Amino acid sequence: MTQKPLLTLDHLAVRFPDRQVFQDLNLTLDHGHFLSIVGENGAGKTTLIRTLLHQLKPSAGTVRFFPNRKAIKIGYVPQFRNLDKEYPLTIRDFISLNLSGIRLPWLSRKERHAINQVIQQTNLAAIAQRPLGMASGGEKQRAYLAQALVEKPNLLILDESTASLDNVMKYDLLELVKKINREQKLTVIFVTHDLPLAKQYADEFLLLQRQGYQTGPIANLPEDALVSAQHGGAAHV
Ligand SMILES: Nc1ncnc2c1ncn2[C@@H]1O[C@H](COP(=O)(O)OP(=O)(O)OP(=O)(O)O)[C@@H](O)[C@H]1O
Repeated sequence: MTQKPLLTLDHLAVRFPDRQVFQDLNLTLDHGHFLSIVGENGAGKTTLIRTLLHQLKPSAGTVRFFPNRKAIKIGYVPQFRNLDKEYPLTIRDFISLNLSGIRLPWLSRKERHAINQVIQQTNLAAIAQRPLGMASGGEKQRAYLAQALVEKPNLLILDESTASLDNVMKYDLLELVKKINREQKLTVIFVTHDLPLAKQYADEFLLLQRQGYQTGPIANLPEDALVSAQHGGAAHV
């Protein structure tokens, strides 16, 4: 028996009063795959992610998770959060925010274990007691990643999470994500403008364009994806 995919988009469309962002978007994302969503500014990447997170209602078509949306836990890592240097929570406490108070006002032994595990996994053990506000950009991104991972998601969404990082830090972060993707078969969606990064780490791509989209194995992502002439309709390359 073949396994169902993690999610499918079927003839998906989102429109705002003054703009059709995308339409007739079809995509299948299998468990354990690493999908990169690329596209120029305004192409609709954030809109698509917000639709997956059920923050936006499609104007047509469907987003289907299997077996159902409730069964799929999504971990979300944003590009940045407005944290100033005075932000008082330690990295460890920040990671635990996603767990504390869910069942009890204090952390259970199992939850503490999950936090310790994720701190190790994201190489934050040495600085876990440091205030998050004092952490470097790369450390902050690892803390956001750890916070997203601590609930053991089935799907991890990285929304331009490398955009504010220098070259070394962004490859470090993606190495870590790829390792987790491989070892735990965690499905990943990585939204980025960085084509070399997408090419190095993703299995497949979705290129959103002003009119239409392209999708396929990452090796087929056009080199000039973000500067190419806009095509109409869907193309599977
Ligand atoms: N809530 C909204 N109401 C009206 N228009 C919106 C809304 N959100 C986004 N848009 C418009 O939809 C289009 C797609 O925006 P979106 O933010 O999804 O693009 P993006 O690919 O994520 O861009 P970027 O790379 O700049 O982040 C843009 O023209 C944007 O102005």
